[in-house]
Amino acid sequence: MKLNKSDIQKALATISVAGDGKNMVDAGVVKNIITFGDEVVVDLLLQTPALHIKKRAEVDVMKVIHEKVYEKAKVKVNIKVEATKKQNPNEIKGKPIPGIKNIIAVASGKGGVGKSTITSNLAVSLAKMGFKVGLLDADIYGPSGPTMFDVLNERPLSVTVDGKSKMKPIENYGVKMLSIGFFTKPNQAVIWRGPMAAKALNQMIFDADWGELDFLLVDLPPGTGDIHLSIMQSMPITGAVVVSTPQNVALIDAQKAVAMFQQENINVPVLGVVENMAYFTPEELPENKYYIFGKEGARNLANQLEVRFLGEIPLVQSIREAGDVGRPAALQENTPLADAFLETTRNVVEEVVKRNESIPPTEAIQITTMAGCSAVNKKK
Ligand SMILES: Nc1ncnc2c1ncn2[C@@H]1O[C@H](COP(=O)(O)OP(=O)(O)OP(=O)(O)O)[C@@H](O)[C@H]1O
Repeated sequence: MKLNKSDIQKALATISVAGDGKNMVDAGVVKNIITFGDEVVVDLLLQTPALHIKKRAEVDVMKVIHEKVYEKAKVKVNIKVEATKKQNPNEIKGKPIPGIKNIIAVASGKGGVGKSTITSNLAVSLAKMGFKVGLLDADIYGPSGPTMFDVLNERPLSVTVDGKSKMKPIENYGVKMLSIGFFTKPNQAVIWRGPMAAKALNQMIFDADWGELDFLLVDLPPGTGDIHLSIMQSMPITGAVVVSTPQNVALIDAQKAVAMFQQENINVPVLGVVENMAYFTPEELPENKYYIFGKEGARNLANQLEVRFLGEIPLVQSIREAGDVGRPAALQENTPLADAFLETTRNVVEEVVKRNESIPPTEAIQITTMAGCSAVNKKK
């Protein structure tokens, strides 16, 4: 079967574009159509980077070609985004940080759902993939980074860089870390106001010798308050990951966290949702799954909010033990748990790449491809 370009064009002209009442062809969305035998490649140019709009356009194109032209046509849809300034809400705030390509904030809404555990495992998984990684433990209420990386007794040294005195992050498992916990005593209750916390964190970012980083993960405090606003308004955050358990009380707060990032004056793109403690699996019966906190709650929330579901991490005793002894579980080799963290991390990287492709590059956003990352390529 040889496909005809004008038949394809006629079929695409039956797809209407939201907003101005025009069809896809007249609205100039269809930029090019190429046919070879039973294959067709359609290039689209959209005005919005929203993932669900791109997906819908792709599905619509495939559907009309299969329904109106040839049901076995092999259709490939290439989508480019040319966002106008007004339609592109993904603006970057704060000063770009020289050498730091992507800053990922990890938030949860509710406390105790495993945000720090997920952050530390994302960090070591990224390092295992070959990326240069930093972790800023900004959880001023309960900084657990030093415990999770077994560096509780270390203190950052002062080094001189270009004539300026800077803090040198502590490094373990290929991850450079600074934590508010290095500067407070374990038994000391520190009461922070938003601007104070933001100032301390700013120093840990701008007055630290991070060197070159592909990713700086920021473990935010739980909640959605004044402190979060201060932190986010002073940092050029590339995107946010929201962690939740499948339980209703956690989901309500996770939804608030997503809403906080998407709020007009914050506008931090949400990369997606991670479901932690998705089910309990006894180590001796790895096939058995018990949905202690409910089933697929965070997955459903991600679908409902039209953000990516980044992955599910089971409730496993060894994750807790690994956190307590300061050796994140993702450091294991070829275990189902390490694979679950790797898969989730790969999805985060994919979302960062997509996000960076759909908005104009800035100093703070430069990773545009996963090429060169063997662990990512291997799994693709
Ligand atoms: N998937 C898991 N399986 C088993 N234990 C887990 C899992 N995730 C987290 N934990 C344990 O649950 C406890 C809380 O986790 P964590 O400190 O990461 O939560 P958090 O959301 O960062 O808490 P906070 O509200 O203090 O910031 C820790 O003891 C941790 O080891």
